[in-house]
Amino acid sequence: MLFLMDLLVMLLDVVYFILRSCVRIVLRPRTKPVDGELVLITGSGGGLGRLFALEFTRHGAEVVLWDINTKTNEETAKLVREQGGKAHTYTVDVTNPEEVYRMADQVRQDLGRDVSYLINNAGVVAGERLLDCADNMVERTLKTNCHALFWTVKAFLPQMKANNHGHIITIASVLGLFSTACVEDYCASKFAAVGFHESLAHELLTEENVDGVKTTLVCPYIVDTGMFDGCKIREEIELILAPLEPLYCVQQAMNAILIDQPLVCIPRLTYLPFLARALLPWESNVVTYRFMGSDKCMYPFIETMRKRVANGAVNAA
Ligand SMILES: NC(=O)C1=CN([C@@H]2O[C@H](COP(=O)(O)OP(=O)(O)OC[C@H]3O[C@@H](n4cnc5c(N)ncnc54)[C@H](OP(=O)(O)O)[C@@H]3O)[C@@H](O)[C@H]2O)C=CC1
Ligand SMILES: CC1=C(/C=C/C(C)=C/C=C/C(C)=C/C=O)C(C)(C)CCC1
Repeated sequence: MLFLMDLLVMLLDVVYFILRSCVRIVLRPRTKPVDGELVLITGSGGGLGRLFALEFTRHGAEVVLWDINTKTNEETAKLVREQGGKAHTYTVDVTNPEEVYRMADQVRQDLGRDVSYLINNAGVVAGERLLDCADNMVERTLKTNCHALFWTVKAFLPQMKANNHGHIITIASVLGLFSTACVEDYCASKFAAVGFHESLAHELLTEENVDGVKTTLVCPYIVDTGMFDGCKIREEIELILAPLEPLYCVQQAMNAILIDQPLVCIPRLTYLPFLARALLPWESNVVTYRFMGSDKCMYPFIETMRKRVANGAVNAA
């Protein structure tokens, strides 16, 4: 009897949450304030990380900027300060656990308070086909996009739990939900990031007295930051699925964060290939990939990366 009651309650809950999600697409819930919060962003020296810093500043938060590149990180801090915000920069390689723990202690010591928002944004891609890719480049992708999440969360979650207040945001990718050819290192690392994030979210939901610690998984499609320059699908399909403007992407992610949304795919259309991967036979997905030009979409990207390496614009190893 108890089982049947539980089953009924669960089914009603399932229907309630489906309806609530549909209603929320039209009627956006009220956003939570972040003024005065301490927001730590990894990979803040450029691209989305820099824009997150500026958006959180616009909402009144104080930002802690972690990047491996001191110069570009200082430039982000300058932009934040020009907006009237408070920024604190640290040069950190997030792939090194000792460095992450040491710098987390340093932040606490310097600022005298706890980080309440952690944006795990730092990310890299090898940009080479598997058989041409140096082992250390594969390792770099996995360490940056996946292992680093363990180190930063271990460094900041204990205080969030103790305060029953915090928010952990993982910038993953649609390539953590479905894959394509020639980005094995990246897809493996982003699928792992999604797995890590979801397991953490479940863990927090099973624990007592930590309902104030929220999680948001952000999965964007191609964003025009330069990271995936050259990546291209069939032109006709690109008309409805163009690469995202970085600011649009960050604003959509911010909306999700500020309403405590657990997952956001940007744009919404990319929920479809995610569903197709789960529901359709493998071969059906293969033929849609071919039709949409998404089977070879990374070929021109890899060419672009090769040219950059040849010009000395990026390091091959
Ligand atoms: N651009 C895209 O199409 C998409 C990107 N994403 C994800 O969004 C996130 C941001 O990407 P995007 O802004 O485009 O990338 P960028 O390359 O523009 O920015 C990434 C930043 O992270 C820094 N970084 C790299 N390695 C480390 C490290 N070990 N420790 C600390 N900082 C590091 C980089 O420094 P440096 O420049 O010196 O290497 C850079 O400043 C990434 O996780 C990416 O995977 C998701 C979907 C699509
Ligand atoms: C595979 C695939 C597609 C193309 C996806 C691409 C090109 C994603 C690129 C994502 C990037 C660069 C993410 C970075 O983190 C479509 C056309 C959506 C639909 C069919 C399946």
